[in-house]
Amino acid sequence: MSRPIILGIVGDSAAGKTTLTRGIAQVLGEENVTTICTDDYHKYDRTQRAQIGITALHPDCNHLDIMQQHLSLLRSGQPILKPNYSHKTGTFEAPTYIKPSKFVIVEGLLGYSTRVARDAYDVKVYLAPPETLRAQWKVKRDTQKRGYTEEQVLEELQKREPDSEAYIRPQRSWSDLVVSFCPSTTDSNGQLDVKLVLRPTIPHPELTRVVGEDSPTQSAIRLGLDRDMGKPVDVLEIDGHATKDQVVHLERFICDELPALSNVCNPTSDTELGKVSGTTGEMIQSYPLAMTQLLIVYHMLKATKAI
Ligand SMILES: Nc1ncnc2c1ncn2[C@@H]1O[C@H](COP(=O)(O)OP(=O)(O)OP(=O)(O)O)[C@@H](O)[C@H]1O
Ligand SMILES: O=C(CO)[C@H](O)[C@H](O)COP(=O)(O)O
Repeated sequence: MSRPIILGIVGDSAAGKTTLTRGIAQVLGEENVTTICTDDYHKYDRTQRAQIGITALHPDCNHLDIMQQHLSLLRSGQPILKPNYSHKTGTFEAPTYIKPSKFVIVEGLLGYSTRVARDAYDVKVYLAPPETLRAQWKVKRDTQKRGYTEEQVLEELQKREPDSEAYIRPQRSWSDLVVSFCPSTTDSNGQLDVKLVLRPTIPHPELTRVVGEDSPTQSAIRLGLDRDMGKPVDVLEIDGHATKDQVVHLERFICDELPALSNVCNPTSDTELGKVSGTTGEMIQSYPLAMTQLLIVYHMLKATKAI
């Protein structure tokens, strides 16, 4: 039996990991995907964390040894007995027996923090929205879904900042793809832009053939060269106001490179690409999201050919 393909989605709290995970699972077909959230590997419940004075972002607040063991087991196709942390109650519940499907998406705060964990992934994504947007998303989500007041969330964000800097943000350097959704600077009807940093750690589609490295700065889809954390990278930017024609052109090119993608991005079929419900229930639909999902799914399907 061939092993599952493992996608990592790492980023700070409310960076959009669960939302992106849901969207990709929808595109690949829920029946083909096992999703794991590494919040389940917290060592202490909400009350204990407050008593000890430790944040959920600190490595010592998480069973990273068990997390990495489980990732290795999943990668070799074996089942795990996963702990369960409830965000509703802030306590632990009974563990769940999990057998990996064809694809496994592992999302969470500290997924790239150990070498053994990093070795388990086929594709590593890091989510990095601007901090102001993340704070807005966290306030909304934690007040609607996790029983916090706005003041508590803002205070918690301040308390967490040193751990975010020390333990979360450095993990960006291990990712193959950095995804930053951000508010548009142009009139885009409220749609977010996306900036995708493509590291040469995995082979990306030859986008220069379709976008061109010297794309004019005013075009809605741009490709350029840059440095990220000191290393050279390609950067693909898609504005929220990109038109369907512009996006379909890029989609077709990526799909032609990998025939396995034909079901995912056939522009005439009713594709799931670019649609997802956020963790607070709102419908999110955009071309920048569609292209982000398509690139990630491209890498996951490509990885199936390599095993
Ligand atoms: N691409 C997006 N476009 C618009 N809104 C988004 C997007 N991603 C996330 N959000 C908003 O941010 C909120 C938080 O996102 P989400 O729950 O996915 O974050 P998370 O990284 O999984 O958080 P945590 O690690 O704390 O569980 C969502 O409820 C949604 O409102
Ligand atoms: O940073 C987080 C990732 O989701 C959470 O705050 C952490 O998991 C603790 O959860 P809760 O605040 O629900 O007790």
